[in-house]
Formats: sequence, structure tokens, C-alpha cells
Amino acid sequence: MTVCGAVTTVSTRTSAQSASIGRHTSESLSAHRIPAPGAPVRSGFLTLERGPISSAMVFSEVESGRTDAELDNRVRLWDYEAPYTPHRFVVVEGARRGHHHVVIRVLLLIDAPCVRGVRGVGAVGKVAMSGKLTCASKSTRPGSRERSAGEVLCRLSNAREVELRPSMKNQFKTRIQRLPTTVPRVDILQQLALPPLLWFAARNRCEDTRSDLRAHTATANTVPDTASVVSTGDARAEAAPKPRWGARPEAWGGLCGDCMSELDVEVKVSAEEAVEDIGGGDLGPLSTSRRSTPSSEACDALFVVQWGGGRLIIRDDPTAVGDYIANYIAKRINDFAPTPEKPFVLGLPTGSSPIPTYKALIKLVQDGKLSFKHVVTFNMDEYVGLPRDHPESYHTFMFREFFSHIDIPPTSVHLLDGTVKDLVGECEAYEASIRAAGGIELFLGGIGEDGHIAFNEPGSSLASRTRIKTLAYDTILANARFFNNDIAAVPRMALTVGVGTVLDAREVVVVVTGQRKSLALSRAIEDGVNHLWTLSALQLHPWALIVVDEDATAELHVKTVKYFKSIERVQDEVERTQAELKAGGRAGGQVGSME
Ligand SMILES: N[C@@H]1[C@@H](O)[C@H](O)[C@@H](COP(=O)(O)O)O[C@@H]1O
Repeated sequence: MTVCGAVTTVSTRTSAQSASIGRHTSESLSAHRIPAPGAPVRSGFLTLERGPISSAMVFSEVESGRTDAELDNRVRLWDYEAPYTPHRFVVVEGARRGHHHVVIRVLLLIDAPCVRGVRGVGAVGKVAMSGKLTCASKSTRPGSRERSAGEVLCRLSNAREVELRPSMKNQFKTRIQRLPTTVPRVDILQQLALPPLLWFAARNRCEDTRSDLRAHTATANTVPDTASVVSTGDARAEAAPKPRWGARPEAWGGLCGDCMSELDVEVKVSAEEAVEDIGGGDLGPLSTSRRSTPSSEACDALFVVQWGGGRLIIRDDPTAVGDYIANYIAKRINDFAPTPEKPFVLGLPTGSSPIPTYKALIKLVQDGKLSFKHVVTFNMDEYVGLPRDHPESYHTFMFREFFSHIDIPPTSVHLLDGTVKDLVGECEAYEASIRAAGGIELFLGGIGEDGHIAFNEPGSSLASRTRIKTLAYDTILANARFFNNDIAAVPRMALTVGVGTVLDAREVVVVVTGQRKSLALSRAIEDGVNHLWTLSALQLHPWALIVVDEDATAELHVKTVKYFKSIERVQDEVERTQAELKAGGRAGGQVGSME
């Protein structure tokens, strides 16, 4: 798989244009200004947050009613490859009213639960893809020649070779390995080093399940089943196991908002190339040549669709990091509007890194901007054998640094007890009480210098659950500072939630500050998923955010830092525009904001 950090723009018009295929930096990406509301949308304005997917492809068409050839001339292809988690992709989508329907289709949405959902569908040997997305609603009835995104994704993810149609073929051709149908989504994404074919079936299913989705948005803490949203309509897909899915309700609100309802996505798969079913496929040829015009006015709003995945926020110093995270958490809790029946379940860490966050949260509570009355907390870990009232027990730490300053009922606080006889039973009961609380909505974490999250030391299973863990010598050394630098006083064992427990949270936010964490940060986000740096498991999480200070970026590549900063700029710009639109009553609600 190729992974590079650049954006490729491909024009399909002429060879001269082909020669102009350029490698753009993320700066030039952000130079694509988002048009003002109502302004004409030009080809190429599309602004993307480069996703950490292996690559991504976006086509835009501007103005409908043209011949295919003309449209081809206007197709822009961005091929994104990025170093970080493979789940997240943001599309800023714009269109405007008028008889020139701006049809900017994007797609990209990558999540392989939908692949899992449709597993068993026949593999495709070779697919030619027109790469055009149009804007009309399409049926996804089984047997229909129109294929939904889920189907196409499924097919392409099973393809051994994917080609664009002839007009683009010479410019872009990628081979991928044939993938087993059941590989985890990350593997799929990482191996789809091609125009990734991750097409998100916005309207097809969205429309069907629209009221459900709205209900989800309203209740704000449940997330619809991906398979049912991106599925093919195939009964097997419907019956497939429900994927664990970390998208947040705002994202769904966006997908199902009024504007989005006017957008549809269809991947046209050309019949110019033979489609060879090699795995007992029963979907028929992936073929459609019909172009459609938008069924109604295209939306005139800007969209951000965020769909899980990793994001790195860089702030100047630990205080700014703490402020950022505190505001972020406060917004989550406030948006969630917790009640006694439906509390917000928050996972919490100890250590020095989260202290500025705790301070800022305390201030928000004191200022009346946040309440923990209906928040239930679960801490990550606790030393074994340290009495709860020991000054360095995590129990003491949490009450000293946080709980005693906020309005949380003590009964809503959960900490592992490392003093009990039956430590295994304690761990099992802890997992059970997390489940009973409905799972963790947001897990805040810190990391050790060796990249451990909670006490998941190097070598921990990435599927681990709450358990007893022997501490690494490095961790004992690092934590000796809390025990008067007496290494012998540091407990040798701890109870800790597992990496799997953290990954189960619907959202994970990790604080990383200080240069001593910089190597761990770089290993976790610039290298692959690795049990030696357990933070790297966040790459598997669909909705993860790491907030760091400048010092912690010391070991990162300059391009990594630039990339994430550019994302934030784009995000800010989008959110400002959205706020303006909203203020003017023109946008369909908050869409996927991370802030
Ligand atoms: N078990 C805790 C971790 O949860 C924490 O993230 C880490 C970092 O501590 P600090 O933030 O003080 O560097 O310390 C301990 O190892």
C-alpha cells in the first residue's frame, strides 16, 4: 500500500492537463476557499479535510446537464493519503440554488462495517468505475442496476483490480489485493490504496430511515446501525451483525438534515469493462450509464460530514490544552443534555497531564456553564494494594483534583478498587458496570512515556479488557515522582481498563503534553497500530481526538504537524461559515463539528 501525505489533483481533459497533475500540499488544499453562501460554486472549491484513510477520492461535477465528456473535463480527483487513522474523512460540500445545479458529490466514507454487513456478496474481479457521482435519488432495490454505495464499496473492496474508466485509466490506476470479505475495516481501508471507493450512500438509505435517524439525533446518544444506513437493501446486509460505531449524533443530524436530503450520491460504475464475478456474486453487473439531474434544488449550504477517526489538536502549552479539552467535554455533556435516566458516561484518567483539564472543568462548573449532576464517571486505573486513602491512590487523586470541586454525586463515581481480595472479580464487575451504564460516551485518557494508555503497558493486547496488569519498569520509574522518588514505594501492579475497553467508548480524547511524551505520540500516530505503543490502537477508533501541546510534537514530522494544523484551519473556517448560515436560518443544523 502506498501511503503518502499529499493530494493529487487529476484533470481528465487533455494530455496537457494531465501533465499538470500536481502534488499539492495541505496548504494548497486549504487554499480552496469555501464559497460564501449563495456564491457560485466552482469546480475545485471543494475543500476536504484529508482523511487518514489510505487514500480517498472525490469527484466533483459542476453544473448538471452536460454530456459525460464535458463533465469528465470537470472532474477533479483528489487522492488523499494520510498518515493517521483510517476512518475519518471530512467533506465540505457546497452547492447552490439555481438552474445550474451544482453537483458536487463527494464521497468518501469509509467504514467497513458496511463491508462486513454485506459480506457474502460476490467478489468482483475487475471493475471499471466512471467516478461520477450525480445527484438524484436512486433505488437500491435488490436486482436494480443502480447500486448503492454500500454495494459498490463492497464490490470494490473485494476487487483485485480497480480501474477508472478508460478516459481516466492512464492517469490513475491502482491495483489492490483481493481482500477477504471479513477483514477488519482498518485492514480494508489500509489495503484499499486506491481511489477508495468508499462511497457513502447518503440519500438512498437515509431517506428510508430518515425518521429513525432524526429520532436518533433527538435522543442524541444512540447511533444508528451503519449496516442499515449504508446497506444495499440486501436482506443479508440487514441481518448482518451490528457494527460498533462511534459516530456522533451531530454527524447523523447532518447527514439527515434538510440539505443533505437533497444530495445524493451515486457511484456510476461503467459497463465498459467486463465485470467478472469471482465469488458467487449475485448482484448482477455493476453497470449504469444514466446520468440524472438533481431532483430538486441543490442545497445551498455547506456541509461538513465527519465520520469518526482521528484528529490531532495542537495547542501552545498544557494550560491551553486543558482549556481546549474542558470546553470540548463541556460541549459534549451539554449537547447530550444528560438526565437521571440517561446520564452522560465519562471515562477519566489520572496523572499530571489531565490536571489543567480538571481545573478548567471545575471553573466551568463554578461559572455555572457545566454540571456533573447527571454524569457518571469511570476511571481508567488504580494501583493494586494501595489503600484508597493513600495520598497517591488514584482514588485520592481524583477526589483531590476533581470530584470534590464539582457537583457530581459520589455515587456516580466509579473507580477500580485495588485493595480487594478478588481482583479478577473486581475487574469483571467493573466491565459489567460500564456496560450497565450504557457504555462510555467519551473516554478521556492520558499516556505514559512508553505510549501506554491507562496502564496498558507495551505488549498489551489491543483487545484487552479490564484486568490486573504488572507495571513496566519504565512506568514504575516514571511514577516514582509521586512517591518521593522512592522506586520501592511504587506499586508493582495495577488494575486497568483494557485497550478494548477504551476502544469501546463512543469517543476517545487523549491528552498528551510535554516533550517526554513526544516519541510515544509519534509512534502512535505516525506508525501503524502496534501493541508496543498501545495509544496507537486509537487508529482503530472511529472517533478519536488527541490534544497535545507544542512540546509533545517534537518527534513528529513537520508534515504531520502541518497537516493536522491545516485540518483545524479548514474546520474552523467551515464552522464559522456554518454558524453564519445558521444565524441566518439557512443551514440544517450543526453537522459533525468537533469543537
Ligand atoms: N496510569 C497512568 C496513566 O493513565 C497516565 O496517563 C500516565 C501519565 O501520567 P502523567 O500525565 O503524569 O505523565 O500515568 C499513569 O501511568
